[in-house]
Amino acid sequence: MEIGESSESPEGKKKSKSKTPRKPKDSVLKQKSPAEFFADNKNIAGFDNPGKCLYTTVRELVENALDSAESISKLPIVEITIEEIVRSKFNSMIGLAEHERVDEELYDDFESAKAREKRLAKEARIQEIQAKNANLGKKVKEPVASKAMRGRGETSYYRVTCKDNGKGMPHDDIPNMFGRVLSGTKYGLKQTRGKFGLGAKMALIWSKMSTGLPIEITSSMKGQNYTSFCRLDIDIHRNIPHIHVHEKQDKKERWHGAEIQIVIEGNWTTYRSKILHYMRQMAVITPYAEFLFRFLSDAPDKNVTVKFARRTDIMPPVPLETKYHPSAVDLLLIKRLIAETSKQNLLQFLQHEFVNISKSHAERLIGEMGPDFSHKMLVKSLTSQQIVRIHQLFRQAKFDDPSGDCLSPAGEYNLRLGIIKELHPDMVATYSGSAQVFEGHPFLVEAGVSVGGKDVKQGVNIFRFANRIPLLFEQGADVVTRTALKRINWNSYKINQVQDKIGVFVSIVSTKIPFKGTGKEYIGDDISEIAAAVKTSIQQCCTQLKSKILKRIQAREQQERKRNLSKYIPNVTGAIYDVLKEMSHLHASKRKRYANEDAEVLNKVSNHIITRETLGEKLAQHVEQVDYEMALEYATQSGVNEEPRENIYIQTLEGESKFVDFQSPVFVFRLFQ
Ligand SMILES: Nc1ncnc2c1ncn2[C@@H]1O[C@H](COP(=O)(O)OP(=O)(O)OP(=O)(O)O)[C@@H](O)[C@H]1O
Repeated sequence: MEIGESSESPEGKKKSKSKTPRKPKDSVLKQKSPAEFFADNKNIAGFDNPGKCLYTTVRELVENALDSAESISKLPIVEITIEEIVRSKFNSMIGLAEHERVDEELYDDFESAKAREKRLAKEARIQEIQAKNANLGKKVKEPVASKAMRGRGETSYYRVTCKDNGKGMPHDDIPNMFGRVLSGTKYGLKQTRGKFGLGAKMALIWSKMSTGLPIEITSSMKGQNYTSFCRLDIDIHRNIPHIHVHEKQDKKERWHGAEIQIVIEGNWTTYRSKILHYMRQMAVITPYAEFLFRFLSDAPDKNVTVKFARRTDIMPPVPLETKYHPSAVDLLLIKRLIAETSKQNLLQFLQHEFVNISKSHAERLIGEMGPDFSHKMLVKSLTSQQIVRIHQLFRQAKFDDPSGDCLSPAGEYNLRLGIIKELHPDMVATYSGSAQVFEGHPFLVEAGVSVGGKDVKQGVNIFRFANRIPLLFEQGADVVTRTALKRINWNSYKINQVQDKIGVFVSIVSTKIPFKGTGKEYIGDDISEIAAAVKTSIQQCCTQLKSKILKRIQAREQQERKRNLSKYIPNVTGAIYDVLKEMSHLHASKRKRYANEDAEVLNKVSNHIITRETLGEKLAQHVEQVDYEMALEYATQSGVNEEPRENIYIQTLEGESKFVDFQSPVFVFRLFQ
């Protein structure tokens, strides 16, 4: 009997008393490999359910492809294909004979005849209500799929292929890159999309969990006269690659890059829009890349082909590898840097392994460390206590902030291009902040805010990017969402947070993006430096927008005034003319005499020189003139003239005239010889 079980029963209790107590099964010490850990907790890496797994797999492969092409300054071309494999096709692919269902009631999607009848009646009722609502112009809700509709065949199998024109991979490194969790080439201090050395392996773990099929990698590097091919899966317990094939093949085309292929379970129906949304936003923030996205299935009407063409040839500068900032290191890291350094003495070590420590600064720091330290002492001979002293000094001393030179922001131009493409707004403003620092890591925030546009929902629509990755999940907890919704006083910028269609785009780049979790879904709101920079960037955009909005409001008010005045012209003309006509009769019949100018006007009325029409025209002219003068006054006050500009050509100063005049509605500028 199991000890764990025995303790449940009184009998067991008795027995356990008479024997040496054994540990309950739960507390037996075990170890887990990183691969096992992530297989057990795949949700923390963004692999929550089959649909999300499909989304995250696409994402991981696309981001690796972009990192790879950009690392060699190549304009990226990325082809992603998702091929649906229905269950029967999948079974024949793996050599599993098709089984007809024998006992229907065993299945989750089983529906008795009675239940079916009830469901159909309910669906018919819903359809009827919806048709009525549609006729009344009311909003029609999407029907919720019933269990029977959802059931069979919803999750399916997908072959995901991603091909790029990047750097490719060294032949011998491929197995570890794809078959050993927590191995990668992006751990250094550099702005990259990838960071954890996990994404591709998670896709493989999911494929192992859901289809049992290996991953296939084809790669070729520049200058290699062969193509590497590797088919492998992962030994989860030992966290090592399990290689099926690893060979060099003849190179058939002049291509460098990688092509990754994996077969996983997924759910296209529920994640279709997320995947397409992701691709679209990736195209927005990466306008210098070309993406070809295809979804292929046996049902041609489900197929999708979208090409996101390259819109600019200018790539942001390649991010540079940088060194640690002294304020960003901990004891462990200092020890690692000491173990890895090629520098001999402490002075060289401080000067060369960190940013913002010059030689003279290093000398002063060593002086401050105490009598046990000297410039020439061997860095590898430092004791643990001495390392603690260095660490303490790094914590207390003042260092210049790291510069943002190693970062590669998307750029205001790209952001603006993206916003215009995505939202077609009425107005847009962008802002790019200067580099700032958190925990010794430089970061930079760029923002764009737009108002209006087609197909934009009312309220605040948020678009988030981190190291040029679009973030689509966990929006509520993100620093950008919280800042935009809670810390911006939209009213003070003449923007209505509820009724206006507002677009907020924020892109953050850093050598370390403080994602919450390895799924890279959101940046928390707890880093005050980042939160403050996000707020400032959005506010800067809003300030730009405010002046545009005010101008529009004034222009609209002016037009309104003009329209109001013009509206009354016929009535006013009629009334004045009737009075004048009455007066002219009195004047003509000499019942009442008018003199001078009055008599002149009344004579003109009698002689039809002043008529209802001429009066109307004069009034209209006057309104026009007042409007023009007010516009001029406004333009002079605001100092901005948005009238279409005209080219002015300067005449040669020959002959009689010794000057030339530039005429404008508000000034004349005379240029003398
Ligand atoms: N398409 C590719 N081209 C070149 N190298 C690649 C490609 N895909 C993956 N790699 C290499 O494999 C390594 C592991 O990739 P993986 O997706 O597991 O992690 P990562 O990209 O480093 O980090 P993250 O888990 O944050 O995405 C990468 O660091 C990279 O060196």
